[in-house]
Amino acid sequence: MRIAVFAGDGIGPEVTQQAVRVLEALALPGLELVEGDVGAAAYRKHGHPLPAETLAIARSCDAILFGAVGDFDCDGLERHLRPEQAILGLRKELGLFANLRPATVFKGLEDLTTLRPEVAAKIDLLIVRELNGDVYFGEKGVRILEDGRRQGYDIMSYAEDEVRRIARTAFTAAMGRHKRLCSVDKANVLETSQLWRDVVIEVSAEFPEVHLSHMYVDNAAMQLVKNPGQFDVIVTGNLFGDILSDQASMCVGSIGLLASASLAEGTYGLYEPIHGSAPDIAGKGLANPMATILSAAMLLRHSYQMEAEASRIEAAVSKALAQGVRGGDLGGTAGTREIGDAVVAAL
Ligand SMILES: NC(=O)c1ccc[n+]([C@@H]2O[C@H](COP(=O)([O-])OP(=O)(O)OC[C@H]3O[C@@H](n4cnc5c(N)ncnc54)[C@H](O)[C@@H]3O)[C@@H](O)[C@H]2O)c1
Ligand SMILES: CC(C)[C@H](C(=O)O)[C@@H](O)C(=O)O
Ligand SMILES: [Mg+2]
Repeated sequence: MRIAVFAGDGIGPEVTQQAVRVLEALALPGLELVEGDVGAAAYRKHGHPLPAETLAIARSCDAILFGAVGDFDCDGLERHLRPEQAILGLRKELGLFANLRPATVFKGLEDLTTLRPEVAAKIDLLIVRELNGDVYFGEKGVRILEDGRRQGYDIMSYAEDEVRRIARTAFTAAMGRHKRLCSVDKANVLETSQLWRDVVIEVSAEFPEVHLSHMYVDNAAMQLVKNPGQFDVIVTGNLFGDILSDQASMCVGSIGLLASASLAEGTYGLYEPIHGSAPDIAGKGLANPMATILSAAMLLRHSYQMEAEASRIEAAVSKALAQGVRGGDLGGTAGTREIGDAVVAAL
């Protein structure tokens, strides 16, 4: 088992350290962890947020455990040197096109949500976010118009094969769950979304057992708060998925709880919390490491088919929460290390 550990910036190293402790506590056979630099930390050391050495480490491993990147001091750098390019570059270079972001309420812990507990109680959804296309990777820039005004632009596009492969991932996920798939788009305005919708409908013929529905993204944002229990699997593009997953995290309780898997074809994957480097609390030992710990569980499940070990980690997180071990993000007082201790003890 050879796993790359890219901790990154801000709270990245703090939360990753706790996830590593949990992995080590499982005494996994032949576990080898290989650290690499990413983000602002890598830029300062190597002059690039995703150095060639780091990419080589990623390629030499079976999976990546990723913390977070981002540093407001680097916001003035040319875009290709900004810390976020590390995660965008890894996703693109490694063909990590399918981002799974599950959001499930912890049984008995419905009080964690910012929704009414009876509304949140039914949340058990999976957001399948396309990760290699959309406005994220289109042509972009700032140009000068003829009349001298500056104009920023980012081209949104999806090719049909890109939609087809993420649709297949989502339909397959739905087959393993409650067989309901909601495709979220903005087809009433965007041509990119109309093609997205047409292709998702084409792919649905391959999965006759799955009930497919469509929803505009603005409505989806509203429905996630009104009645999140209606969703089983949501499939959507890169930008809409980014936004809706942060929103879903608060329906469950906190952004410090939501894990993710970014998968290529096969078993290779990158696993990271959905949150960022949280500069406002970095270095203070206040960050909730549970999202990263749960990402390590997803790593064992998807890249190593270690279902028992993955479930063991998830149960330990639930147990720690049920014991009242809660970070500041959940209104508690437990620090990063203390939460890690509690999860390790609950394994
Ligand atoms: N995948 C990634 O590496 C990733 C993801 C999102 C944002 N970012 C980057 O992170 C930086 C900060 O962005 P932001 O502030 O918009 O988003 P953020 O997710 O870092 O933080 C948003 C808010 O949530 C809180 N928060 C986040 N994670 C937490 C945790 N584990 N425990 C407790 N509280 C937590 C933060 O304190 C902050 O108040 C930016 O540079 C951004 O580009 C990186
Ligand atoms: C940091 C940023 C590039 C990233 C994204 O937009 O995908 C983040 O918000 C995420 O959710 O992983
Ligand atoms: Mg995001």
